[in-house]
Amino acid sequence: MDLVVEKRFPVDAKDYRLYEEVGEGVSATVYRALCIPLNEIVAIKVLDLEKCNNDLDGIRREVQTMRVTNHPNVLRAHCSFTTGHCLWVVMPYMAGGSCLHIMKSAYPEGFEEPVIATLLRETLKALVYLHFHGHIHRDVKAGNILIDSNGAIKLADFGVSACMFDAGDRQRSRNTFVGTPCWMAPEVMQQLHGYDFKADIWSFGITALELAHGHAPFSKYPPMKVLLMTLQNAPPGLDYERDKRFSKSFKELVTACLVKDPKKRPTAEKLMKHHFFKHARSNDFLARSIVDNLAPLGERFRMLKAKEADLLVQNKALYEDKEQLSQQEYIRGISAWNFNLEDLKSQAALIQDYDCMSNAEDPNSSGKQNHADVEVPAERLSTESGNHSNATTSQDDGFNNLHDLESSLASFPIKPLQALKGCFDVGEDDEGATSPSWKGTAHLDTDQFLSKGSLGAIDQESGRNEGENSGRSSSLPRHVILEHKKFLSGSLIPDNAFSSKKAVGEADRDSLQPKNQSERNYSGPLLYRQRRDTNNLPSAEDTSEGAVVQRKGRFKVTSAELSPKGPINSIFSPVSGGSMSPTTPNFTAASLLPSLQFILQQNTMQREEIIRLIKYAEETSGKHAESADAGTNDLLQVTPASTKEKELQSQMITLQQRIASIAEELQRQKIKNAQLEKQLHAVVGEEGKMRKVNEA
Ligand SMILES: Nc1ncnc2c1ncn2[C@@H]1O[C@H](COP(=O)(O)OP(=O)(O)OP(=O)(O)O)[C@@H](O)[C@H]1O
Repeated sequence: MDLVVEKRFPVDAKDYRLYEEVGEGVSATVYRALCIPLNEIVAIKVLDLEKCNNDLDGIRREVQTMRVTNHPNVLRAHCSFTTGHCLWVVMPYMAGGSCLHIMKSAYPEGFEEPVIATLLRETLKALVYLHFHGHIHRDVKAGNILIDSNGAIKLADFGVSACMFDAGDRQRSRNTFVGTPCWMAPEVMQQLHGYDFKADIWSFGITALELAHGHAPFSKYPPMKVLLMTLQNAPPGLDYERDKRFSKSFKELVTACLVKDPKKRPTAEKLMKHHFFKHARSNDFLARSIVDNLAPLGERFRMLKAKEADLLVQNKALYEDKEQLSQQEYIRGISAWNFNLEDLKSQAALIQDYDCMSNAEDPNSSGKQNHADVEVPAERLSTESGNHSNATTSQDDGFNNLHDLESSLASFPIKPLQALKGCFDVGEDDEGATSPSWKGTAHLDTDQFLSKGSLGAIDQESGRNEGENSGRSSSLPRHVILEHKKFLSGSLIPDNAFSSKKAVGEADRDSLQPKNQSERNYSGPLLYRQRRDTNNLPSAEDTSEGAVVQRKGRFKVTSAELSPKGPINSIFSPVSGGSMSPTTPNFTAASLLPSLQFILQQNTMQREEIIRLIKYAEETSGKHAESADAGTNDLLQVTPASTKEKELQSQMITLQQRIASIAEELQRQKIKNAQLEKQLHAVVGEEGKMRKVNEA
């Protein structure tokens, strides 16, 4: 009988010799290394636990997943251990690196179809396996598809992105929303009805486009814009004209994956049978076509880094250009974009400026994709017809024109930004209340961490910990993520979506939150990005003088286009607590009228807000009661009921206070409105009299 003896990789750093750096992610650096006792080349992912902004649970989960999976297309860790304050994850060395790196160094325009078909088929095998075992990968993209010198493909990286889908508590404890927006399914962005393994199918479709073009759709845009584009536009796809070189079956595959309604996307298993995969070839073919003539991975990685550094120098003057930053991060393959709440708010306020700035054509403009040759499922045409007008008007930059943006902002809480509340719904006050797991363990020595987080046990016995993890891990009860996150985070909507802080400029933000800056600890480029962002957004003066010209309810909208200068600003000053002076020298009835109309409109919007808040408060209390009654609710399995109840109560109180203050404000507005109307009548009367006198 043949016994397959599994190699035992040592769990001591001195048994390894680190060579050159071959990869860098948001949370880790990856080295080629030698396992001395086994005389085997490996890759070691080194995570500095002290610097790492991930919570330790997330890391633990990644390691666990990597240890327990067992499939030729899924990257499996040999072992992991801590050394000093670092966690080392030892894995097979994938000499080709990631598909993204290969494209960046040798195939900037993307791969040929047979290569794509082979890469996708192998990746899909990994997804079939993961989904079958109840895992959702959540970060499928070319940067996580690794290839070895024999052309074997492995899907990697179970780390950072998993954090964001975890139990509500942990997500709420951070002021960031972590993920990779270009690949992110709309339902994941919205988080309205939960999401499931179909989110991976969307990312798979985006990855297909990435492999075909050398970059993902919308990759040049900043995260906020990507989110809006994904939600507003029709799904991206292969274009009839531009993508002539690709077969109809490829186009169909992409179209099938990129359906906004996750229910209508095929499962990984079903997709596996797609006739497109008839174009797929062997691993050997992959090795010959895309790996064999490449420079060694370390060298390529160095060149890529140098290129990035050059870009930074060349574009120094454009540091503030977030598109540039996105592009740079994209080039590096960074996946864990930092969706900092304040950044997003600022971006939302500045989004028109982006639009004016960027007329660059997006080749993936969604409007193009429904060309005759691309078979669009009927349901897609109908369910997404609403998007199509947007998409077609925005072919140039793949985004809606100013008017569309305007209307999005006008209905701020109702349109896409509302849909993005899942991203925003992380209370600022939660920031201090850092995740218990992180706060509690960040400064423990790593042994303590290990004993708490069971990593040590994972080193020894790979499978045993799966059960331990099941309550909180990304390893889900088959294919389902419950909606509790929506519930948990939703309660913060008013804070984030309705707060006048929405209008806080970057400079204000800095002065408001000096401590936040220091608390943030994003490794490498993200930290850098934070700093640059902070430096480069407009000053408070920029936004208060001229730029911030219109308020939507309690929001400011920054656009010179939107509001006539003069009276509106003076009229609005009371809204922000200033004094209203209807007796200004230039005061005329004609100048007052638009302002009054605006106030009326504003009142209406505020009324709507209040109604929505009340509804929301009712819903929250309803769910609260339900949760308490249910007892066995999954939400409550994750955290003790009492904590949840307290949280909900405090959220309710916040909501009530907010409602009260909005109601007060509404009342104030009404009174002012009445006064203004009176004054208007008086002025009109005066003018009439004057005219008569003059005529006489
Ligand atoms: N086993 C491996 N062999 C060769 N290269 C690897 C290996 N694992 C990772 N890499 C390279 O290192 C890069 C970063 O690794 P990884 O994605 O695991 O880090 P991360 O911090 O989780 O990154 P991110 O979340 O930004 O994708 C990968 O994109 C890949 O190019």
